[in-house]
Amino acid sequence: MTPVIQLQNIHKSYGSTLVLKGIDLSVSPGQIVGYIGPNGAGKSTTIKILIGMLPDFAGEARVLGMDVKTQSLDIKRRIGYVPENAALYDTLTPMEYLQFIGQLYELDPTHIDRKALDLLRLFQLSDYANARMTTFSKGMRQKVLLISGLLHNPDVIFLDEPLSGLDANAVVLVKEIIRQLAVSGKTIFYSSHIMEVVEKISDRIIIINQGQIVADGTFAELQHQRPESLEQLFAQLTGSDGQTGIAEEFIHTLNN
Ligand SMILES: Nc1ncnc2c1ncn2[C@@H]1O[C@H](COP(=O)(O)OP(=O)(O)OP(=O)(O)O)[C@@H](O)[C@H]1O
Repeated sequence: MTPVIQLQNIHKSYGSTLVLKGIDLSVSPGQIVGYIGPNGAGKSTTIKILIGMLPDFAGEARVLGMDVKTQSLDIKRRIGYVPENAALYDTLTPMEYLQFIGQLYELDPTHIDRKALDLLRLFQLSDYANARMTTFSKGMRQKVLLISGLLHNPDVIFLDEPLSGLDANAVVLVKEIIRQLAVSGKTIFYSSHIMEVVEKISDRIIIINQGQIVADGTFAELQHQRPESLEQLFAQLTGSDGQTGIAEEFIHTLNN
């Protein structure tokens, strides 16, 4: 089966700083891949390369069999992306924003309206469908962003911290949506810092540290290698053990 996502020996620098140091990975259709790592490890950079936002990298990147460097427009039609820090045009209403995004994907305006209203209702945002988003909470904005990334029914979905700001009910809903999207054959590649969620919904977990993959497998496989929680495994593999000591030092510094 042709991999949906394929990265070969990816190197990426910002100026003279090398951020990705030889990333290799291959993802099959219908997989939910949790891509995790400490702050600054290179998660968003990897995702941005995959969606064609950062063409200046070394190595080979393919999505749906297409070359990211030369076929990025064709790829963009078939992928969805929900960024970590998105610039929502918040003087628009959700309906106006979703109409705008839908039309970029050349969807029919009537179809967009119907779909947007239905999806907003499922996220309990019906009452706000025509309100300016300037006053929206972080979670409300995140819901609109999630809808905008999925509106054109993409085959591959990239999510950077998809649960950011969501309340407990919305987290459950989004987890379930991710699961059902994968069951219907979509591929999900997401990054998150919420280990419990990663543990529960990922078919495969990839841990990246300082621009290199340090673990790759199902949660059961990773646990088999080291029978700890994902949080402990993460701390060990990424060298962030000893947080208790750091917290003590932090409090000590505050008190002095
Ligand atoms: N546009 C940029 N210019 C210069 N350096 C950048 C740029 N974007 C990211 N970096 C640097 O590249 C490194 C990797 O950043 P990246 O955003 O990919 O990390 P991340 O794993 O997504 O982190 P986080 O968990 O904090 O979101 C960091 O050191 C960051 O400072």
